[in-house]
Amino acid sequence: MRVKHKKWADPLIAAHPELMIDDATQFKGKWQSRFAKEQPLHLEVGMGKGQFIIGMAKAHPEINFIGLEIQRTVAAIALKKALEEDLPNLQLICGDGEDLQEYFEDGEVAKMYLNFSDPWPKKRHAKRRLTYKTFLATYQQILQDQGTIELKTDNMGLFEFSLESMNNYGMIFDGVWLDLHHSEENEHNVETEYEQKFAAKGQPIYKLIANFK
Ligand SMILES: C[S@@+](CC[C@H](N)C(=O)[O-])C[C@H]1O[C@@H](n2cnc3c(N)ncnc32)[C@H](O)[C@@H]1O
Repeated sequence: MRVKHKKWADPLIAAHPELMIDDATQFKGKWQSRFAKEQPLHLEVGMGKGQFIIGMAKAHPEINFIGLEIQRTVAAIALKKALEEDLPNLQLICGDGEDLQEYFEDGEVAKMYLNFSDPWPKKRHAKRRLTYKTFLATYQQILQDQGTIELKTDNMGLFEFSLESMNNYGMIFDGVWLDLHHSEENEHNVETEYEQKFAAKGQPIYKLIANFK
């Protein structure tokens, strides 16, 4: 999803440093200070327009959530939505998932979410997939011991790649679902924008939960 840059995006981000951080490196190791309460920290990489991370923050006040998005206009759309909610357990970052080690101290994050990440279907682009082994190494570093990754996608190719990549990395699977919306796992599911769109077309949603050893 590439969104055209909107003129209002930068001023909106600049006007709300209390909710959206533009230079996430300044809070490395100090993220808990950004929240009302010290509690486990969950991170979504590629939050898009923010529906999932805002929904999760509403449903789980006992967890602190951070949503990260690389495209400024998309991040600004998420910011707009989050401003309507006033959630003390939500922070947003406009930044790059490739730089997580610069944003987070080792073991600072308890859980990560990858939702409908760009599939990069061409073989020569495999290194750009967010479950490529170099990304997994970064996630392992910022996650606590036995940290968890939850992934959802409509894309069979990315799902297969992720299963293989995580398995080869030595991760342990807690669950794999080939049709999330027709499973018990769906009971507490919070949908993303992409998920809603694909599910409405009748496409199955794939999900996995995996832990680092
Ligand atoms: C296909 S969209 C899915 C958005 C949302 N997660 C959903 O399910 O509706 C993927 C999003 O990931 C973002 N993204 C891709 N690579 C990223 C990276 N390296 N760091 C942060 N965000 C990234 C894209 O800009 C895009 O908004």
